[in-house]
Amino acid sequence: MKILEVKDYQQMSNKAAEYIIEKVIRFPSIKLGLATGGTPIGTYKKLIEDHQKNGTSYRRVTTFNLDEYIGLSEENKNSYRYYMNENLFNHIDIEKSRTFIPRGDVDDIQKESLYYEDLIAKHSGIDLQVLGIGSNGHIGFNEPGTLFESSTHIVNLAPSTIQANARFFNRVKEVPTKAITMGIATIMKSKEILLLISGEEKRETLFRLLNGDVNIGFPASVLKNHPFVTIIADEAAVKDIKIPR
Ligand SMILES: N[C@@H]1[C@@H](O)[C@H](O)[C@@H](COP(=O)(O)O)O[C@@H]1O
Repeated sequence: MKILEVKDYQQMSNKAAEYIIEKVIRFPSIKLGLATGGTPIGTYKKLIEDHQKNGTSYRRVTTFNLDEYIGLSEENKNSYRYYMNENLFNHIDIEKSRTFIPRGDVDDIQKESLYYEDLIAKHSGIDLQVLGIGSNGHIGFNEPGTLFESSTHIVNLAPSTIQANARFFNRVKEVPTKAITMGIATIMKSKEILLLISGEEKRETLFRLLNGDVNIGFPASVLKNHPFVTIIADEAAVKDIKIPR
């Protein structure tokens, strides 16, 4: 894992956006894996700014999002589809028909899981997967204990994840308790991974990632087995952590 240390959230967002833009320019038909949550919002903002200023085009780009809440329709303001449209897709020239997010509002979620996994495979996989990380080390919605062999599947969200995500909802009771997520094996099949970590509250998470061993109790630890992972972390997250070189 390569670690790039930057000053703050803004610098992390700039660096991540530069990283993605450079790939999109070099490979206009790139398949990007995208994440939601608070962390990548600044990165998406920078992508939009660059698109408006420099005209970087996403016309041929395909995207796959990591996850979606079960029970929320695409029109629901808390769905990850709504988030992606609002924070990125509506402001760049991407073809909406090439932006894929698992559906959380279909009757047969099991079927949707198989369909989504198959869809990614049919597109010959993800070239660059952007990731955030939950405080308990979850990636996508793969909570501690998830098997490393898992493909797209349905999960029960950990109480700490529900609490952490409650800030996006009116009340904690409104946060769905289940989600559909790419599995750990799905994520690991991406050719390259860009992990973004910002803020003091993620410091212990980053410490565990860098210094702990690889085990299913801390899902992100699996990334140590991937040959091309770049972490962009800000000072608040990195502070006082000895980075193993
Ligand atoms: N499913 C998402 C993850 O994809 C995200 O990386 C993580 C961290 O979120 P944040 O960036 O808001 O800290 O939690 C959410 O639950």
